[in-house]
Amino acid sequence: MAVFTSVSLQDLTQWMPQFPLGKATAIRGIASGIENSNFFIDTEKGEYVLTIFENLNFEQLPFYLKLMRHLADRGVLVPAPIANQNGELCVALQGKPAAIVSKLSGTSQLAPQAVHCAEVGAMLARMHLAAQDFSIRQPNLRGLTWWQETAPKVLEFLSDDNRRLMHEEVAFQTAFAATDTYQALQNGPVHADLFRNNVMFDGEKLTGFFDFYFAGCDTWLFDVAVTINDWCIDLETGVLDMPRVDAMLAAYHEVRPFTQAEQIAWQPMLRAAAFRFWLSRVFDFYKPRDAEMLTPHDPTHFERILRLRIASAPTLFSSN
Ligand SMILES: Nc1ncnc2c1ncn2[C@@H]1O[C@H](COP(=O)(O)OP(=O)(O)O)[C@@H](O)[C@H]1O
Ligand SMILES: N[C@@H](CCOP(=O)(O)O)C(=O)O
Repeated sequence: MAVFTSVSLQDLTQWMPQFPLGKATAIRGIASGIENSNFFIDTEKGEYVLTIFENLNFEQLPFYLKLMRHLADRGVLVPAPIANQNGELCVALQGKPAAIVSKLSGTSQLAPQAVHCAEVGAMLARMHLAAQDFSIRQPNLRGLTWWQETAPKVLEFLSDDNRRLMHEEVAFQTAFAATDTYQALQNGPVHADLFRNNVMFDGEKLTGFFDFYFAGCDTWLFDVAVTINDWCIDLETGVLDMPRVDAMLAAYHEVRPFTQAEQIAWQPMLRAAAFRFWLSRVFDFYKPRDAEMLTPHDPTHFERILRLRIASAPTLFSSN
């Protein structure tokens, strides 16, 4: 169940006239989300997705919604938020912030092959380039500062071994962030949570990235590492599947060539991307927030991936 706030067709009918979508004719709750209340709505102009935000507020939402609008306007495949007659992308419904976005066709590809990874890699590079001139800056709220603040809050729940791992990784990432190599990495708005369940496919054709509510400004390479660590692994073991890794990286590189600094930073970024989700999963597991994380994700999955990436990482690209 993931409809925390209910909306009837009558509620919707009264709310819709401010949008250029004609009459609403049907509304169906979407069961699979964990953070917001999502609905498919039928309108005279077609099918859309209505989201009622359960945690984000009116001050926080413009970054995400305007970023999606900015990307959609530049041909990146993402849901396009629909403005009301006052040009607002976010309007109160049932006393909470709400938005209507275009509906992506297809379904999530949960068993991706190299062909899917190549599609994701190319679109990710297009997204990074298209977001370069987005004017609102918001840091990745699940970045280094959050790690430094959050790790001490969960240490008490960990085994001695994992406590040491968490301490050492925060120290390693803090030191790495101060290096010239890190400072040379290209930075801008990133998705930061581009897992398999946040991308739609029609067969082998990518139809869009969605769920931008962890987006923020960070290094592009961190975004690539987050994506590789989910799309290009054996889910049981966390081991990288090299044909999928190569397909994603080559497709990305063709659109936006990787730099020498990114080559050097690749292993630290794969570690950072694993650590970010290990920490958030540990935090959500032991300190669940209200109305969220109904089924907490397994933290050991990313602990395993972090240990693997510390032990070894492939090169990012060969220079020939
Ligand atoms: N723009 C969209 N187009 C098509 N389906 C969508 C769209 N946005 C969300 N969905 C569907 O709703 C589900 C839940 O959305 P998600 O953003 O993951 O919710 P939450 O933020 O609550 O976790 C997705 O798995 C997807 O099936
Ligand atoms: N991808 C994260 C959790 C974020 O949840 P989402 O369903 O909104 O993407 C994880 O796997 O820990």
